[in-house]
Amino acid sequence: MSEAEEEVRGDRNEEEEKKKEKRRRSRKKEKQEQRQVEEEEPRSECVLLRGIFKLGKKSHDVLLTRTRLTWTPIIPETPTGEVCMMQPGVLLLQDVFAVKVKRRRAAGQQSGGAVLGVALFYCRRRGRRLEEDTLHLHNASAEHTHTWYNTLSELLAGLSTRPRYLKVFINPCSHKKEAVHIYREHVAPLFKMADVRTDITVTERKGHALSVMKECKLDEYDGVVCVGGDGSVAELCHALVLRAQLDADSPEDPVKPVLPLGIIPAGSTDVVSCSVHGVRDPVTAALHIVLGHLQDVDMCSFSSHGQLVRFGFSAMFGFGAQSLVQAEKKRWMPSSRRREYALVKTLARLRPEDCQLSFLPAKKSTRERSEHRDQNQDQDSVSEAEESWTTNQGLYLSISVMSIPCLSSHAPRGLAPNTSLANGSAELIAVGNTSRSEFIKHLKRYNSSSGQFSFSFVETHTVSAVRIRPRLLSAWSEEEESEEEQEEGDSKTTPIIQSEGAAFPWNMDGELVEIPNEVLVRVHPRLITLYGEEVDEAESTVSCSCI
Ligand SMILES: Nc1ncnc2c1ncn2[C@@H]1O[C@H](COP(=O)(O)OP(=O)(O)OP(=O)(O)O)[C@@H](O)[C@H]1O
Repeated sequence: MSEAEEEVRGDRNEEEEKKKEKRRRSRKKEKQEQRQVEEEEPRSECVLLRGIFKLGKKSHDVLLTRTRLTWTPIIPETPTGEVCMMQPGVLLLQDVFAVKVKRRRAAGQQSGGAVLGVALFYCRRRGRRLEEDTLHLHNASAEHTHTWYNTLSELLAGLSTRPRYLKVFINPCSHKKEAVHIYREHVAPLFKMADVRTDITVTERKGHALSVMKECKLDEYDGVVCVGGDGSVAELCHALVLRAQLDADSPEDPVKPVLPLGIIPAGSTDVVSCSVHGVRDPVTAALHIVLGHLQDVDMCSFSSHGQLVRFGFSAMFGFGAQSLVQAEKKRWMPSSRRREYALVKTLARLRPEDCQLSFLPAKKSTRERSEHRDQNQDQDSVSEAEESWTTNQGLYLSISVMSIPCLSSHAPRGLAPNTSLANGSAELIAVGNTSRSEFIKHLKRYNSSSGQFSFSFVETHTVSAVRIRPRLLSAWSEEEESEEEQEEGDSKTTPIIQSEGAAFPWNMDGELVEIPNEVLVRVHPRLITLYGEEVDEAESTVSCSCI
């Protein structure tokens, strides 16, 4: 077997191991959650209310405990003595986001009306999607209905992670300029139903959300919501951490924000939303918010020579940044065409960057260590040993560092499938110099199932810090400038960091950032809390046909 083949096989094994580990962890989490529900059941099993309601046309015996509502059909005896089997039903209160009294009202009647019973609005899972549904419990007794309504309302109010008042930012310019419409159509009705109050800011410019977040009184809110694309999400995540730092008077170290962030996807790719919801769906996102599903998420700080550039989830250097430069020049194009144009153009001009790449391998987290302890003591003591920086110098086509899997409909398993939302580390993917055709093969595999890292020119590492020191800055910028002069002059590119001299482009969470010097990426475990949950794979709805 050749050295290259051995290397590929080694990479494959490592990748398989990481996948197995991820699946094992997710199974363990599911089991733990199941056990938790089962353990909680006996404590809360005592029946708070019992009554008769009609569900559909049939009478049911309905029981309410602290955690669930169960109903069993009441079957009248038949003259023949035949027993008719009917299924009982159960609804967990953790899935219910609103309860209302149902009344009969004439058209145009605003209040009053005869009581019909209670309606429970709950969330149903269809794959990764969350959908709204209603359970109608009919009983015409006003007293009976109000007793049930009051008890159910009290139980729902006791679910502590659910927000009551949210600060909402809407970027009206995101993607197809549909964010306001998406919010009004799909999100506001759910918030209203769940009695969640909102304070809305429709942003007027880049940086508007950041300046509001720096000034506003945050303690009255239970969470912040962003309606927009990845750029808006990145701005708000950055703003939340900066604000927490300011409040804690901690200029050096990042501080975990108290408020969670909810993301209503309204962009073209929405990788952060996809990574915590598994789908790009405003209803799923809104239901995660009203039900208070909280997920801690690792973040990175990106800095250059001790100067913070921003906090975020992903940074790409080389191909990922160069294609964003191309895409930003054609902002007027529909997003799928723009993405394909940028890919093709960047591939046509494919060139490696000469740089020094250093990384600090991630230590195993305490949790992982305790999981492994029984299995392999020796391996454990090795992983506890002090880790140190590894440095390589060479030509790279692309370098990416991602603290979340970056799922999207284009890459359902994610751009960084070997990391997870809260494992305390990031995935470094460094693609060395190779031919265009080999590089295209590597890219294509993101769209299919796997194997994108099974190439001798691709290396992946689980890291806690990365330093990228580009070389030959002047050569790159001169070449780029002459190319710029040939462009049609339709660029709307406005990098958020502008330097007087030449600089390298970076793609940081889908935003173009120019940095003249080295960049240091540091992972900050569980720095932010998002509304959502860990998902393995995103729904795939599109495929790229251009490569
Ligand atoms: N009113 C506004 N006008 C122009 N830019 C805005 C406005 N409000 C916010 N922004 C900025 O627009 C940038 C891009 O926003 P966003 O990511 O939501 O849209 P997008 O780029 O169209 O989406 P995607 O990144 O998914 O293609 C963000 O940096 C945000 O700060």
